[in-house]
Amino acid sequence: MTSYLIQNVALLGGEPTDLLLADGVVKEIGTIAPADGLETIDATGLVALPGLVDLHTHLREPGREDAETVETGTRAAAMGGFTAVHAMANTEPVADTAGVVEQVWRLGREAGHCDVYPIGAVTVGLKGEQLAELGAMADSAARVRVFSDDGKCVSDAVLMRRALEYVKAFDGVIAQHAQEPRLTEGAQMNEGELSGRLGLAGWPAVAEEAIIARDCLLAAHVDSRLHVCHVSTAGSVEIVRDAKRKGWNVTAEACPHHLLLTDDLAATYDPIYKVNPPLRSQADVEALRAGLADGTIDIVATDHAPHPHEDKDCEWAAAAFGMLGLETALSIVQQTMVDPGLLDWAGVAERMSHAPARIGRVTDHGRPIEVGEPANVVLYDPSVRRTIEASESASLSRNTPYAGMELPGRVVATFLRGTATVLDGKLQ
Ligand SMILES: NC(=O)N[C@@H](CC(=O)O)C(=O)O
Ligand SMILES: [Zn+2]
Ligand SMILES: [Zn+2]
Repeated sequence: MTSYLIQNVALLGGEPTDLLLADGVVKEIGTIAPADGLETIDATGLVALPGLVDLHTHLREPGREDAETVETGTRAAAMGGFTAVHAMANTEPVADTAGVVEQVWRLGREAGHCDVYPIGAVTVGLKGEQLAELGAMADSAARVRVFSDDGKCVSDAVLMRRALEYVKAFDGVIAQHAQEPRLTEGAQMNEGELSGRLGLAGWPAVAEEAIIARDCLLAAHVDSRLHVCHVSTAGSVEIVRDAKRKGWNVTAEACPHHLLLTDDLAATYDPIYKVNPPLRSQADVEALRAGLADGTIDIVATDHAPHPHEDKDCEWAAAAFGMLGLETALSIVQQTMVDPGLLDWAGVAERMSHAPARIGRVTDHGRPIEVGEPANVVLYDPSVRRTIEASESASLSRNTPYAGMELPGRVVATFLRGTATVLDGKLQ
């Protein structure tokens, strides 16, 4: 196993120092002399962060291997600086049994680009009718702690209550896709003046906020853990802020695209901008950024949602919801949060590594870069700018809304337990 001497790196953006990664762990931090047998990396100008952890990735395997596989999705993750991803349950078959979650977990181990933590479905077949085998998934080799019907909302209040009660037994969490189904029938984009003008059915903020408010109350009532997926509105941020103020066990995520893009892009009628929940207004974007800065929103999660071109290259109403996110997440967080001074690099490490690992109850990722800790590290160059090319993605799909855009920063290297999964910006 190669040992790496990383010289002159800004640990969490601090003063330059050297890092020695050997035997899978951080061996030494400080001024370290080069030695035989050490692979030396000049990291002048680079920032070292703990390997990123995504709490919300769609890997599409099993069932939609034409969109993504565990192999290709974890390649994209490594390229984005991630050392662990949580794989959403809306596969075919749905990850609602110990058998399916163990299969995904095993595929992740075989791929080896980053660790894969399967998310279990809350209800059988994501149908919202009957609880899935949550306990069996928790006890399986995959040790599932996060449960979600993502793509669908657990809209039945009684089922949601039971799920919240059930996961307490193994310290699990319910990650809710907050979308009141009756209020969003046929919904295509953010409800507002523009949706009326474009003739696209509106997805109102209240459909998200009503479910989040209900679920916060339910989580408090049964004293369980709720995580809110892809918060997209200013009102949702307010509700989560209020729940936290009351001391309730509620965490929330924001996605890079909701931190950067707004609903006026729908005027292009290009379904590359079609996503669930939809892109919202500039005021919502500002509220999400403020919420992420003050800790109301705990984490950034990508909601990486690959789709093959036939599901995206069609008219808006017929197109699938979702966009790629793994390879561009850190750049967008730099652009929207770090460069404007809303977050420093330690804040980014908290929201993209430490906190997502804590929420997912993952113990060997999201740890501080300290001597003796697993060498899960990303080296990032915030000083370069790059133009995004869809064709260069490691994902099997091409549905990035950032194609042609210039974004700051580049992942130079990713280390998973001391092994480089990315080096010089290239997959290993
Ligand atoms: N976000 C999306 O627009 N799509 C996701 C489902 C989801 O996250 O709700 C997908 O699975 O494609
Ligand atoms: Zn969702
Ligand atoms: Zn999702």
